[in-house]
Amino acid sequence: MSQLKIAIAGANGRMGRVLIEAVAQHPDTVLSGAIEHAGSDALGLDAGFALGLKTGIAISSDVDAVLAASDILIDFTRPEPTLRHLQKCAAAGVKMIIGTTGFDEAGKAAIQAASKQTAIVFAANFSVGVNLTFHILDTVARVLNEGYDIEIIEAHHRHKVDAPSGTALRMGEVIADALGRDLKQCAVYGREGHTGARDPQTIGFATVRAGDIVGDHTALFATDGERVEITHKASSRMTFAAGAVRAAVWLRGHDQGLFDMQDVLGLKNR
Ligand SMILES: NC(=O)C1=CN([C@@H]2O[C@H](COP(=O)(O)OP(=O)(O)OC[C@H]3O[C@@H](n4cnc5c(N)ncnc54)[C@H](OP(=O)(O)O)[C@@H]3O)[C@@H](O)[C@H]2O)C=CC1
Ligand SMILES: O=C(O)C1=N[C@H](C(=O)O)C[C@H](O)C1
Repeated sequence: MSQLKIAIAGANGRMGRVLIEAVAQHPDTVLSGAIEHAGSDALGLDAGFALGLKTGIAISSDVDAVLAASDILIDFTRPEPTLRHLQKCAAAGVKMIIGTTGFDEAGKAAIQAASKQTAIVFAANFSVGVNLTFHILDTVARVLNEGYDIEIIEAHHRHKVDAPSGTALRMGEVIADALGRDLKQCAVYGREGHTGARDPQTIGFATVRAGDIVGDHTALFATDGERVEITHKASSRMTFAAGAVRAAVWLRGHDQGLFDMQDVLGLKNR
């Protein structure tokens, strides 16, 4: 089988650089393009420049040309560019791995709609460990379904622009679904001042932004006399990048449809 031609959007970003390394390391994939915005200082540089790698691919803002040479686009940027790339990928039949977080409901609906034209894996977190954590949380929430206060605590580096993290929100959705609650109705995002006593039906979120923390997530279930804490800590962005490349290779078997990392790992219905 020929190598899968993968382009990276946000090629000079924290994730973009590691994704370029992950594509170079995988035996079944080859870098076919590297996209940055038209104002980026990195335009024209070799996509491997930050890694000391020579890929032979120059960073470009010509999205159409990059897509014409690619089977799949891996996009870890911001919601607005990702949604622009999504429309182009859907029109060109280029598959997509979307790792960007912070979409609003309209953005998520656009991703769902585009998946009728092309195949997409969309996940707030591509690490195997976090996806196993989602799976475990479903079981934990079903067992601790009464009398436990549920809080989700996340910590990330000082540059992160969205809060709570996509992973924290997904943890909240998994727990709310398991308990038959609607996260939109029961989420509490931070507390200040005279808050009153805790409403037992709520799921609380707390956010830390500091230093170079790659990504820590804890789901806390607390009652009188005990508490259960399920924690995942990422110490390298390669865990996300390797997962995204694994998802791209997995997507070879699909021409349309919207999938997540649970599909890729075979964790659904287990
Ligand atoms: N799903 C997952 O597993 C993970 C998801 N993420 C998510 O990935 C996203 C990116 O994170 P991170 O790499 O830390 O962020 P960065 O800010 O480091 O990277 C984003 C990159 O995208 C570039 N960019 C901005 N606009 C465009 C555009 N129009 N076209 C192409 N590139 C563009 C930025 O350029 P410039 O800096 O010049 O603006 C930057 O190089 C975030 O949403 C984050 O939450 C992160 C880690 C794991
Ligand atoms: O911005 C980040 O860095 C990360 N973002 C993702 C999220 O919002 O959940 C995943 C990971 O935690 C790192």
